Amino acid sequence: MTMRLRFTKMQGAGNDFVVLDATRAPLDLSPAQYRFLADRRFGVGADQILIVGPAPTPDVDFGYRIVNADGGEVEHCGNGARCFVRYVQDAGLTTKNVVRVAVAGGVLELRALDDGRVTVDMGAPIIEPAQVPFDASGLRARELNGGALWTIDVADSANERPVELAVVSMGNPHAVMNIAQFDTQDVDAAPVAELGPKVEAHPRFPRRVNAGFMQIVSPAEIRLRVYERGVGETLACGTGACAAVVAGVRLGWLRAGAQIGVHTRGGLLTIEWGGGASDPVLMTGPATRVFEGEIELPATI
Ligand SMILES: N[C@@H](CCC[C@H](N)C(=O)O)C(=O)O
Repeated sequence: MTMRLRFTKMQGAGNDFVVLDATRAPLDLSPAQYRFLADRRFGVGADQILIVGPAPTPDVDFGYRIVNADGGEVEHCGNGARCFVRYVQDAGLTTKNVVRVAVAGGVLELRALDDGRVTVDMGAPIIEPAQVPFDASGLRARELNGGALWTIDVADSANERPVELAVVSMGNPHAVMNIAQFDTQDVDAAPVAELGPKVEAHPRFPRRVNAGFMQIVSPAEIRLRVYERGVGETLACGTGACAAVVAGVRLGWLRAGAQIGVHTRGGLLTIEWGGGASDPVLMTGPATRVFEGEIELPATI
């Protein structure tokens, strides 16, 4: 037995999404059905599935849920947030240019710009390790310009190797590594495939983690690759870009208040953070509809 499902395929800086409309009728698919949709051979193909729904409370315009390609529901998605606002505009679900939306990780305010890009107010970052969550018990941080770097042991083929990282939550958990520690100045040469899955599943991160590899180019420019929790390496990660800028500013590598250019393999994101504990992180980037379609989805998997 199959069910027919309409969808819209979107991408933001190459991070791609299947967007589903649940504003008129509830849609509750199983993790296996989400995995099927995300599958690049048997389904549509996507890093995440976005499920757009009605406003859960009067102070927002919509709610939307985010499911990773592995079928697990998560709190936040920066590139997805930008695609969400383009989707509700293109589908005629709103005429507003500033939209408030509830996600599992909080409330976001999104502004659609005239040039086609979208700015998202991602709210203030969380840097308290236990709230990321990161288990820092028995570890001592290396303090740098007021920021903290933690060293964890990551299992290599035969040995354990120390990896130094900053921990940040943008509503979802991130570990940010400066690639200079891997004896390279080029993010293309960073050990993302080898270390990404090990950091993602490291026992010190009880909810697993998105693992970011950052190359500092200048105080206002970085290059970034992210091995995403529940997906693998993606062409861009919006919350990962925000977390990298927060970590870079706190550690004195990047300039507070500047428009930081974050070059990902899928395009450019611009991130701004004032550096204060309650300052919101602002992210600006592209959001594009790729195509619309209908898929026969197995009804019971
Ligand atoms: N691609 C996203 C992040 C999606 C969720 C992430 N994989 C997680 O598990 O937290 C982004 O653009 O932020």
